[in-house]
Amino acid sequence: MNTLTVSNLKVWDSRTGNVMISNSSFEVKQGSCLAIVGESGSGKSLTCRSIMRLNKAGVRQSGDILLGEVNLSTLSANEMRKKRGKKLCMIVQNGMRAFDPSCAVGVHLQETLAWHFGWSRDEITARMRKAMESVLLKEPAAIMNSYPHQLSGGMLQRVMIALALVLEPDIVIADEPTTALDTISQFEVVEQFNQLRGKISCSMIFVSHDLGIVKRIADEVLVMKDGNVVEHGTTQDIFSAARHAYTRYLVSSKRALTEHFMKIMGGERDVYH
Ligand SMILES: Nc1ncnc2c1ncn2[C@@H]1O[C@H](COP(=O)(O)OP(=O)(O)OP(=O)(O)O)[C@@H](O)[C@H]1O
Repeated sequence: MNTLTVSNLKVWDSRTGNVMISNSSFEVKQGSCLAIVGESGSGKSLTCRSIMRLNKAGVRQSGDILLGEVNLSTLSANEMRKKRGKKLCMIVQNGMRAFDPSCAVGVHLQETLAWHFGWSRDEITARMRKAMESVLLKEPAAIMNSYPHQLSGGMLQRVMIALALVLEPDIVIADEPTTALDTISQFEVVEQFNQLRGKISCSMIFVSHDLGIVKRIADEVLVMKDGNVVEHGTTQDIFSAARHAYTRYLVSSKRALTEHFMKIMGGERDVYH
């Protein structure tokens, strides 16, 4: 069964007529993680924002986006707002952008959870504390009292993962969530994403340009180029028997970089390989 089914997604700029995604169709199976890969500008982020219906002004979309049996494309703005967070949750590259810089992180968490569930302040604090501890964030109370700029990128991503643990959405859409982090934080945050899936049995879309991370986290891979899906297969097939020349190019580039790294570092291996 599919958690998400995207059919004939088209995204264009209504001011210029420029089509950024021409006709994309794919599905995400229940409990499965689909990685979206492709070069810069291939349409990965637009795909994520279109599923969330959070495209910027002037950007239009058409096509069907089924979450279970609900067609998100036909919901009113208000109905869609209720789905965001509770049913589908997005985690972005820069944690600083996800939070309001003018208030403490806890205020944002309180507002979000009170709006979706109507829980009391104490209940939200208790649930968030438990979730934060489970993603190995020490001193949850101090974190909730901190402003976003006082926390590291890795900590902010963990706070988002902790929030997702409490929200228990059907699908988590993570758009390059580890790109702005150092290698050690990347490793730890990817681990937390893997555990999130296990704990709440959600499906996941994970956008990354790092094929090492994709190999560790994804069950299936969607390859995009110039706004088109050029290949979709299991992670194993994509890495060992890609059919499309562009996918083979991506995989061989990664292999060449790894070999180069090993040559210059005298046999040291990157943590992901
Ligand atoms: N708000 C917008 N208005 C007009 N064009 C846009 C807008 N957002 C994105 N685009 C264009 O759509 C194309 C796809 O952009 P998108 O951000 O989805 O790429 P991406 O694959 O996520 O790239 P990256 O890896 O660099 O984040 C690009 O050509 C981009 O310039």
